[in-house]
Amino acid sequence: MSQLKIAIAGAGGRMGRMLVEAVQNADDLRLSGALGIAGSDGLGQDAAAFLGKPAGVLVTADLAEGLQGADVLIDFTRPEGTLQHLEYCAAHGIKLVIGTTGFDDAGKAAIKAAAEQTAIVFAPNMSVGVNVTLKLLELAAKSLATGYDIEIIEAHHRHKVDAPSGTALKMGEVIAGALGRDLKECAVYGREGVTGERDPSTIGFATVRGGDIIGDHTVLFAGTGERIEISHKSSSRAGYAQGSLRAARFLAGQKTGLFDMFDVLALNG
Ligand SMILES: NC(=O)C1=CN([C@@H]2O[C@H](COP(=O)(O)OP(=O)(O)OC[C@H]3O[C@@H](n4cnc5c(N)ncnc54)[C@H](OP(=O)(O)O)[C@@H]3O)[C@@H](O)[C@H]2O)C=CC1
Ligand SMILES: O=C(O)C1=N[C@H](C(=O)O)C[C@H](O)C1
Repeated sequence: MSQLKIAIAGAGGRMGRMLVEAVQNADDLRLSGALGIAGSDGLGQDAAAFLGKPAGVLVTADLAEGLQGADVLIDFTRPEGTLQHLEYCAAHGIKLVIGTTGFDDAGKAAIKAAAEQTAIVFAPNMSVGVNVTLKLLELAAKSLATGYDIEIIEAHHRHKVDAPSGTALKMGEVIAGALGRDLKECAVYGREGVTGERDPSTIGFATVRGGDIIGDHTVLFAGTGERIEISHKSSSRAGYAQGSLRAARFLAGQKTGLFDMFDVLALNG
């Protein structure tokens, strides 16, 4: 069996390490490279040293070295890092799974443009459960279109640098789309002081940061005399890693194009 060659960016990060472990445990995949940045812990060391079972791949900050021979780069870093990797991958026909969140509109446009040169899966949450939750939210929003106030509450660990989470924003986009609204026009990101009564056309966001919470998302549909809560809670990062591997395998059959986890999991339609 020929193995799909996977490079991992941010190899020493929380997700990077999960991904190194997941690739090492997958018979159909081979770790071909590992990227870090100058000053990263573990630069120059074996990417799988933390597992006590070396992979024979050293973490490097040199893109040409880290991406040598790779079929797919899996990138969970920061927007500025992902955009550098994207440019290199597009120029060299390396496919990309992008899990990084926190992109601005220009960053998202750069990803869309690069997908004309290579195949990309870009999704703020790779877990099966979250993507099924997105489908449930679409249905709930359509059924509760009037008389229900919509609030999205997310909680993550103390190290997370972007807010609201990419997943919360995606939930907002899905709900706004189902209601025929534009999230840019109806989102309210936090409240303070004398805010006035709630505008029923808005979608509110609330962010909690603390400890080692891996990722909790709840959407509240608050009506009169009842409320509905749709929640997803992650208790491990393994689901994000396994979803990323499914995305990499999906890309093996694509030449160019921008895809998301609905495409990978056949949840469209
Ligand atoms: N789509 C999904 O399913 C999920 C998405 N995420 C997203 O993935 C991203 C990473 O999360 P997490 O692993 O927790 O974060 P970490 O901070 O643990 O890891 C980030 C990694 O990227 C490296 N890095 C930082 N800046 C750059 C840069 N400019 N260029 C290249 N590499 C860089 C870091 O190096 P160093 O250690 O030296 O700082 C580190 O190795 C976040 O955007 C997060 O929201 C997270 C989980 C699931
Ligand atoms: O930073 C994280 O940890 C996570 N980030 C993603 C996001 O911003 O939605 C996905 C997941 O919630 C974990």
